[in-house]
Amino acid sequence: MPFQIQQTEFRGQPVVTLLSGDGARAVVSPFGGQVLSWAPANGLEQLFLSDAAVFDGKTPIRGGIPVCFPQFSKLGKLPQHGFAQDAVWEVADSRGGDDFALVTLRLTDDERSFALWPSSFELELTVAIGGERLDVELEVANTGHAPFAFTAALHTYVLVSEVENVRLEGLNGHDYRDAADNDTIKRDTGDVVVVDDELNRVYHDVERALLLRDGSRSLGIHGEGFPDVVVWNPWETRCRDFPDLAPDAFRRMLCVEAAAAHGKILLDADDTWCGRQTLVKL
Ligand SMILES: O=P(O)(O)OC[C@H]1O[C@H](O)[C@H](O)[C@@H](O)[C@@H]1O
Repeated sequence: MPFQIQQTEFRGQPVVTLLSGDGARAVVSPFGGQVLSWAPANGLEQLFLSDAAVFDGKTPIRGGIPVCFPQFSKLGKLPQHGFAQDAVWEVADSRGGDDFALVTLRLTDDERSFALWPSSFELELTVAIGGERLDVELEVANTGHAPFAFTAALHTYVLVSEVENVRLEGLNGHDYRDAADNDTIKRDTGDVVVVDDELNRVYHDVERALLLRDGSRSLGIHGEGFPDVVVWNPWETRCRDFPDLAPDAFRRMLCVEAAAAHGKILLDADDTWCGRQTLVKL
């Protein structure tokens, strides 16, 4: 089967669809620079996208892999998660072959970003699929004359069959900031992370690959460049606060995010930083 890359529409908005020669599929939205869908070769959808997500080209899209930049969450004065998730990125490159397909999106500073954050930058987000694997890489270039600092995340919404049955392995022994408990710093001492309440944790300095088990399905999740991992589920209690999530949507999602959130990344003029998250269907 030849690879296919098409610019088309999804829920009325422009998207790029990727199909690799070996049958992996993804949908990527220039609005937000956001992966909306990914299915490995011969496999099922792996990302949660809310049925109630708003596709108006203005509102951040609930689900897939939003990009948080230059601020993660409320860690600063910018709007929550910064301005990349509701900016329109340009399609800079796309390529494919027998066993891969990729697209690179680009976002540069403009009047709107400058008003919020007076720095010159260029972001490149490369989404590559093939076989059982998805790689999402965020490159940040400082194109200005002064250093800048940022926090960031690839805010991945993993689709799960029932969140209470999910087991997330690999975080044992790590410290985390518990944003669901007054930002208290705690140490994870359990063998696995289980979701049976609101969870909002920033795990510090995670080098290991994680394993998400959901019944017979397993997903490997690995970050490079991003030092931290955020695990988020709003549970029933907070799910009601989100107009773009159905009341029971928390059962079908678990965010496992590659993040730089514990400390800021400092980037000198003319320097480049790169972070990546890889998902592998096992
Ligand atoms: O509603 P959003 O702005 O997309 O944020 C959704 C969530 O993102 C992160 O995971 C944060 O840790 C949470 O505190 C936040 O609620």
